[in-house]
Amino acid sequence: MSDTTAASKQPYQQAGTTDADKQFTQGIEKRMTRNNELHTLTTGLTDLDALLGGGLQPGQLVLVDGPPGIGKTGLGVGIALANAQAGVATAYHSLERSAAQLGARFVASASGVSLSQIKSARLSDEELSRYLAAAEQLSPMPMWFVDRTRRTVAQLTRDACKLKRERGLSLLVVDHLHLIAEDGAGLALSLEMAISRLKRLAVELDICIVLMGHLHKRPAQLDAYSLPSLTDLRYLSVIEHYPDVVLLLHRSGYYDPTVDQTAADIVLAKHRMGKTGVVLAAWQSACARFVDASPAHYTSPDQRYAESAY
Ligand SMILES: Nc1ncnc2c1ncn2[C@@H]1O[C@H](COP(=O)(O)OP(=O)(O)OP(=O)(O)O)[C@@H](O)[C@H]1O
Repeated sequence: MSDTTAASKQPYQQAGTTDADKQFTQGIEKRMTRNNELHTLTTGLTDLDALLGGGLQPGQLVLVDGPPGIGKTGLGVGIALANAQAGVATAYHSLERSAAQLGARFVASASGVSLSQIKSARLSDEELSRYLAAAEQLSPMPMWFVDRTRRTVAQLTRDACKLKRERGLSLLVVDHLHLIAEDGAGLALSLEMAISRLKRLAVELDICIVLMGHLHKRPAQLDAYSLPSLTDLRYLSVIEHYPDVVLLLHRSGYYDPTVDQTAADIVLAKHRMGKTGVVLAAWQSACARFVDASPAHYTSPDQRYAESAY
């Protein structure tokens, strides 16, 4: 039966025929590459991309959570950089840093030159040439820094729509959630509204939005060897519904100065389209970036997972 007038009056529809189904199928088709593989956006980390089934996808809202100074910006900069290097139109919206401060983070991340040396302008000849090469590489990339004075989701939305229309935006990093202001709402409601609106924006523009936050209520008894879990975020009901991917950052060295400061765990705590789990990464504090873990990280005692559900 193909009487659409009658069908539209029905409270139910044949599966596969709703507008949402068609949009979903068209979305998948648009994302297939010539080799019939799903087009994905890299996180810049090999193991994390593998656990994500290839990487992040357009239409997804990705929440990156962790305490102050754990490396959320480091991961966000790494994701933005890896995609812009691959020609993906990327915008980085930092609500706390100026374009110059952000530029220094990008150059440090791209070059591996230490942030404090960049700040003090005390670089060896070799570091200077790495720094200049990275800075030169950055300028032609399809990457835009968004003005930090734009603080509401409505402003973010207008900027993202303009970048989508004019530059074909595919990836937006928003750093960070707590600095988004929603007039007339308390903190929890403001966070919930921002998360739900950003998810809608990701779907409507068919872009991936990576959102940094510090929502975790870490129980006091947890220590350097206990991995964070989604349970500690569940006080915000939107976490169940809106983010497609939740990444929780953990570094034992953040809590305990006597342990390996380079070992990092990235917990893929929620993944609507697939598996969850934990990947190891290496944290390079001098340039504040995550890179793929080295073999030594895999062979170190695995006590980090002792109390974990993953
Ligand atoms: N400009 C800088 N100079 C030197 N070290 C820095 C600089 N920026 C960051 N770091 C180092 O990198 C670490 C991680 O910083 P990052 O900004 O990535 O963390 P974050 O989780 O985003 O923090 P926040 O929630 O406070 O924004 C910091 O603890 C600090 O040690």
